[in-house]
Amino acid sequence: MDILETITANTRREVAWQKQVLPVDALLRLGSPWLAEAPCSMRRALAESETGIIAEFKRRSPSKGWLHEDAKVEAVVPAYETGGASACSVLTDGEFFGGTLEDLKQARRLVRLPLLRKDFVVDEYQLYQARAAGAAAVLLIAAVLSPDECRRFARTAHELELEVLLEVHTPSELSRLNGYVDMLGVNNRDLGTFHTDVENSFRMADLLRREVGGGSGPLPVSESGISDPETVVRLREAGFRGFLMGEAFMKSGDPGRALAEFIARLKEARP
Ligand SMILES: O=C(O)c1ccccc1NCC(=O)[C@H](O)[C@H](O)COP(=O)(O)O
Repeated sequence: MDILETITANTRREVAWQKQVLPVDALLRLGSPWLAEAPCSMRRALAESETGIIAEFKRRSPSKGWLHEDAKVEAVVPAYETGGASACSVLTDGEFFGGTLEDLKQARRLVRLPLLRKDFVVDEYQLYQARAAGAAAVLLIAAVLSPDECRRFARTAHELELEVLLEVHTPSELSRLNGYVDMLGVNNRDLGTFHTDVENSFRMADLLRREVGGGSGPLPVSESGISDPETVVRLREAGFRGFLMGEAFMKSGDPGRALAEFIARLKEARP
């Protein structure tokens, strides 16, 4: 079993248990305050931003271990917002990333930024959880879903007023694209081997232009392994409009300040 299979097997076990404890109708009956209003659009926030940084809240990762074991949402996420992030990604997987759904709920209480529920979605139940916790968007990972699941989950996400970020790593995974995808993420990290190389986004850029075109198609996002503003400038020139960054900020003692400094350098680096 590679790490992705290990993570998704664990997620399936956890979701099966969560569904027993709190079935969807009970989850909805609980009446989350965020169900009453449509979330803001993460796609639009990225499209309209000059910088497009999606700053991630992640305490640990399978590839690097603990990045920031005692990181608190209240110390990091509001600082991401004031530092100029366009959106925030919150890892909600506990076992491998040290996150919780409560982290997402707390982030929603504290900021107006569009929030991405970053997890390993293998069951539509997780979409309901995401919506009730205040997410604006969910991640679907092509490598763990069939084309039919990608379409079905993305359609349900839209019914719940959630946007969809579909993550691919290889050209063949573009077969998972469907009309419900709002943002198309190219992951620079191979989730089987952890090998991370931002050149993967550049290699995929031409293909993306052909597959999704510009304008109203899914918004291109580059994910993982981004650590310097010059790379963001080059990625933007290649057509990307969102840049998902976690480790570069979270390994710092003060992730909010690291993000603010990064954005200041990015503004200086722009042509
Ligand atoms: O980060 C990992 O080690 C990882 C391992 C296996 C599956 C997913 C993983 N990461 C999730 C992510 O997509 C990243 O947290 C995100 O793209 C940010 O990447 P980075 O800037 O390199 O922290």
